Amino acid sequence: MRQKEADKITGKRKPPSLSESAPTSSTKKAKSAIDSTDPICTPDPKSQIAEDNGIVLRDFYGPEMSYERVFAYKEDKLPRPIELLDSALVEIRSTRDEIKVKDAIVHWFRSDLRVRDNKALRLASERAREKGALLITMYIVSPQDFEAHFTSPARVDFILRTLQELKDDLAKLNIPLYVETIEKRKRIPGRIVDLLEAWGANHLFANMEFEVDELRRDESLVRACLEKGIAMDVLPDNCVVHPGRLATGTRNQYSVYTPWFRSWIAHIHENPELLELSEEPLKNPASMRERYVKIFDRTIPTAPRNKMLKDEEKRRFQSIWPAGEREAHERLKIFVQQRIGDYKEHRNFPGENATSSLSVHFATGTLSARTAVRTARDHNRTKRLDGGNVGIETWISEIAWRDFYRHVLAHWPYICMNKPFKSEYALVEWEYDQDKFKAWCEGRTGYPIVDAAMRQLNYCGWMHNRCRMVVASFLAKHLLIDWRMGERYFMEHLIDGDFASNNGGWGFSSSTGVDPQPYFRIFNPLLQSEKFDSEGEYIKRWIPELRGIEGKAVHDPYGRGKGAEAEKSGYPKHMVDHRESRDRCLARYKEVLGRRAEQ
Ligand SMILES: Cc1cc2nc3c(=O)[nH]c(=O)nc-3n(C[C@H](O)[C@H](O)[C@H](O)COP(=O)(O)OP(=O)(O)OC[C@H]3O[C@@H](n4cnc5c(N)ncnc54)[C@H](O)[C@@H]3O)c2cc1C
Repeated sequence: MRQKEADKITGKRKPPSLSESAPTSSTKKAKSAIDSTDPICTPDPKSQIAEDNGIVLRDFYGPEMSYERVFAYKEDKLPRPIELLDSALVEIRSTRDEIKVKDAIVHWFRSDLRVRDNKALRLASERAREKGALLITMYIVSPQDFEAHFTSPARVDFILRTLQELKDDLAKLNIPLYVETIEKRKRIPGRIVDLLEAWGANHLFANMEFEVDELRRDESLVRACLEKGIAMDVLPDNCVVHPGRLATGTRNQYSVYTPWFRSWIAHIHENPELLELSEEPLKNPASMRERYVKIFDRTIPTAPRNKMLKDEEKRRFQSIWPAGEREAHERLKIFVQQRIGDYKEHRNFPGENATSSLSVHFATGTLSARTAVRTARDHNRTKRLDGGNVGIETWISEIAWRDFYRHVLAHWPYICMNKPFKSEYALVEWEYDQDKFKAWCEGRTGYPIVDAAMRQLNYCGWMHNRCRMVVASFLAKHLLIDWRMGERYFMEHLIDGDFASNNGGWGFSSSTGVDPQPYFRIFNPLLQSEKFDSEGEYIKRWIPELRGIEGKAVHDPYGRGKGAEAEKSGYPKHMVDHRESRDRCLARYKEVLGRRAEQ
């Protein structure tokens, strides 16, 4: 059953009936994916102008972080949010350690919604056992944070479903999970302190998150807690290798993946304890249930109004993406047993079910990256991460990308504030054409591979990695639309939306981020389509209008003699010509980047 659901997303192995997997209505009937009055389509009126080495930078986005700060971070003149949190934790350590444990210890779940291999949860539980205290856990639903991070309704729904599973699993260990919605996010720190006081707790544990808002929140909370006599500890758990641990020979942060990856592997080999998994939390005494009955009895709240799904969508996402950590482990097990060996060979073909579909679990924390790497490695014949079965080796290197983008985010925090990694890209004259953007969002560009991918995203909340690169390149290069509009649209629709990986992927595909290809590359959608979906299976699964088109014409019906059929079924012509767009893009990027924009 589970495998069948996974297959619905990409599945060649067990192709679902097409009516089951994709919307059958034509795009003409398709509901508008975006509201044309949505502010996303218009640049922020508070545009910024700044000067870098005599170059004037103009940026429509991001009044939140000035270029002065961007340059200061680049030049190491300003402490980064992660450094400020680390310093706060060091500063308070001695005072914190003197605080005597009272009745309870609290673990605050954020993007680590699991019982297994959760460092802060386990430590909180050990401390509670050692001091004869009880373990309480909590999760705060913050509609304003969801809004600020453009969290998709599908992702919010997944989180809430996961919380229900988590609550049930914890209850078996007599550990209560308290979940509360707090409308105004600035009230969160105060409310947490109040809750701890009400529960007779003065120790709080959490795992670290790397987005700027989250690091700042934790830094101020660590200090605010101490003033109230509460000891807060924030642990490194989210990555296999914590950001800041790897540096180039000149003690700088790597901005290129390949040498970073070599260093990541070497660091893990030198520190094998990084792959040791934490045990589950210890059971609370049964008396806990009477004492904290109100917490045990609390229900999981419904989604905030701004993030609610319609009933049909709810059913659909539930069936495609069952929630919870057991599901994550089940998927991991099946993937490692059945598909990981062929991963390298098949991972780029969107019509096949060759990847793990585990990203939603990494993003929600129902599975730790450590557990995934450890499980894959244990399945290999070597105990090294860079050898043995090539499928396993390649999959581990993909999980490493997740770590890499977190390291980048922690070191260059301005990418969290709508600033391109490379400032000169703020100079590109981006376009903000609402009709073109809408056509891209709705899968009506006339390029079948692009349209199939966007419709997969709109229907499933997920898109194959190869297609993410193709559609991102198409938006930023063929249409020259500001890549941040695409980045945001992805976050608003992905069930696995994860700031660091999404920003990294958009930066990579639009060449505005770290580690671009050695040459400037504009994906040719037709070649990508023919190479990675040669029989057009993926295209036909997502574009009902093209199901009747035979042979290679499916990649370009109007250019290959099937225009009449495509037109009859309502499939549009190319919205832009590939060669013209390519030349236009090269010229536009070259204006600001000089020779480097030549292919
Ligand atoms: C424009 C763009 C946007 C993206 N947005 C996101 C996002 O919001 N959330 C997200 O989790 N991934 C994102 N990715 C990365 C990648 O597309 C997905 O992680 C992957 O498709 C998820 O499918 P899977 O779990 O089957 O991956 P698998 O191929 O099975 O890989 C295993 C895991 O490795 C990690 N991984 C794989 N590829 C990448 C990558 N390129 N970058 C970072 N991590 C990677 C993911 O955690 C993934 O689950 C984006 C990529 C691009 C090009």
